[in-house]
Amino acid sequence: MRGTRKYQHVIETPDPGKWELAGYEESLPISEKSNPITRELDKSDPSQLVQLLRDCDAEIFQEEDANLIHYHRLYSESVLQTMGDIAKRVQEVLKDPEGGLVVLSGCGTSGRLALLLANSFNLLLKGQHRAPRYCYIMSGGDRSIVSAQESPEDDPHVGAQELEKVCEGKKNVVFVGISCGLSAPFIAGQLDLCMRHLDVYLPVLVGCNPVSMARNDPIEGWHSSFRQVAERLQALHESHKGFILNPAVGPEAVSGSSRMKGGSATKILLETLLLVAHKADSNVPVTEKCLLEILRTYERAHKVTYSQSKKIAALMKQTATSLQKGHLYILGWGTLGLVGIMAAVECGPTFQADWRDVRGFVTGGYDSIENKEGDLSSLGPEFPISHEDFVRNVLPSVSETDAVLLIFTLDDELNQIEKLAALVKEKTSNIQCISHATAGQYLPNSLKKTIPSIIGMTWPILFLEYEGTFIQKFQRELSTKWILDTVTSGAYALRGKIFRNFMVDFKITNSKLFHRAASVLQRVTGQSQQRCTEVLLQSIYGEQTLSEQIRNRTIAGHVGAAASQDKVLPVAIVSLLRNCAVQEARSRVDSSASIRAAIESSLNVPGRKRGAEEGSGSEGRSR
Ligand SMILES: C[C@](O)(c1cnc(-c2ccc(S(=O)(=O)c3ccc(N)nc3)s2)c(Cl)c1)C(F)(F)F
Ligand SMILES: O=P(O)(O)OC[C@@H](O)[C@@H](O)[C@H](O)[C@@H](O)CO
Repeated sequence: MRGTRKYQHVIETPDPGKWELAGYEESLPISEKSNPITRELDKSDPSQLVQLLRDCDAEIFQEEDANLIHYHRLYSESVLQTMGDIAKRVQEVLKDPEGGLVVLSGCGTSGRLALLLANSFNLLLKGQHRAPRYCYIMSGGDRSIVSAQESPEDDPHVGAQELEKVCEGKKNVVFVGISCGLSAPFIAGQLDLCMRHLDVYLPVLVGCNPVSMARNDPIEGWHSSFRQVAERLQALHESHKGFILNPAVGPEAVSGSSRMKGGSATKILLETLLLVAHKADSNVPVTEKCLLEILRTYERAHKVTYSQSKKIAALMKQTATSLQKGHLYILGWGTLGLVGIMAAVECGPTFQADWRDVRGFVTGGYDSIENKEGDLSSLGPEFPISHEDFVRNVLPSVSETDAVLLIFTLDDELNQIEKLAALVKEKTSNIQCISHATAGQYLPNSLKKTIPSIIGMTWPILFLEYEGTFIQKFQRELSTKWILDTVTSGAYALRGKIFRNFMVDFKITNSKLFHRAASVLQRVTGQSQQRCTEVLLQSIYGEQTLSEQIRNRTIAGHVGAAASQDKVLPVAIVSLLRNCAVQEARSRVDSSASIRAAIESSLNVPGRKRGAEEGSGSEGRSR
């Protein structure tokens, strides 16, 4: 197809049976690879799903394996060294009487984590009676906290403008751009700005791919690819004028879903180095031992969290049932409420969930998340996020088909929790909770009676002075994130939204998702990249014959057309597998029990060319 050159983002489709041999997977960015552990994610039952997701999360802490293709990992010497170097520069900003600034920026999940981290460390400073020194930027603005805005990530100009706005008049800024895939144009624009003003900015890139796998397709309307920006930054590393903190953590359990391991690794990396910067601030030198001590507490958190695997599987099963006809409401106390909101919001772009399907609420609403733009409740029906909003607007219509999950610690107002639990129980018996206790704290019997199923985590007391309380807070947040990522991803897998370990039903709302859709098509159908792109466009435009005008549109143009369509990828998969028109494919998808069922039934169509990648399909359980 003419003009397909612009789609040359990844290699051609290997010949049948050659996917593994051709090194196809090796050439893919780690953040986009399919994880062998979850190859049969879509055939797993709840307890198997928890084990698979647990093992994928454990890869975050895996040491560098010298005799394999090795990329540096979380505990690698080079990563620890870079964390220490950045911590020292943050410490200088904290000491700067002129008022230095640490800016954390990201898109999607990475932006929400920027907000969470900025709040955490401003709170730490407040506890020391010091002025706030952290601020965050998220693509799409604060509305992205509650309503996923995936397209703003494609604009490098807006990224740079937002950074200039936040840093007006500042002379000493550590800028931390978070892009797990080393791929967001919004972040590339910000890093480029920093590198043009190194007298003011220290640019730091945080992600989970080696620079050699940074995204390299052209950023439309801009002068560089993300990889070119990353390579310029890499050149500054030696002179400590810029840093790249990018340990490999292994592919995501659900291919490309960087909210999961990418988000968890981001939180671990930045909380560890910023905590050490603050300790150094009180004259404790930055040492590798200090970094390791804190990193090990996150590894322990993985153990404590997944010791509850049986109950996590039960919560996943209940969630999948509730999502058939009802909703899941997540009510969290303190920052665990923000973690709940993040998990709820991410179901939209990941599984094309409706905003009503999974919703998060937090005690105190916008006051407690201290976002820049204040109370957003008036922006739309999905924006009210306080417990009062839940009781007033949602609870009256809660029924037995809905599930409610409370998330709190034993330092929260237990009588308030009990009261809310009692109100919920009048509407549905499907109420569960995740509770976090410190060794020696116990749930009151009255609460245990009110809430039958409790996932109770008990955390060892940490004797790390002041920041010890922050490590407790960080562990509980990460533990809650792991459980929610596992429960939501598992529930949607059980509902047939995942095929093998690929998301197969996401809205194509930015250029990365366009490339992901094209890649999933290649992988599932074994057809050529050219053929896959052709059918993807037919599905986006709903036409079998594509005009020259359509063919020559930019990817941004195709994304614009796709944003208003649903099921574009499933329809393209069925059309390719059955070699039928997209209209016929759409009616088949619409009449199937699930997306996965529509794909499975198309795999066995007689006389079709098969790639080695495709299972015979017969062993698959139909869902
Ligand atoms: C794993 C898989 O092969 C696959 C999925 N997604 C992709 C991609 C998704 C998004 C891209 S991309 O936006 O071009 C990109 C994104 C990040 C990055 N570092 N480099 C490139 S490639 C690829 Cl290359 C393979 C499969 F099977 F899903 F198709
Ligand atoms: O951090 P990255 O790789 O730049 O990705 C930024 C966003 O695309 C990403 O967070 C997306 O919103 C999530 O749905 C991924 O699971």
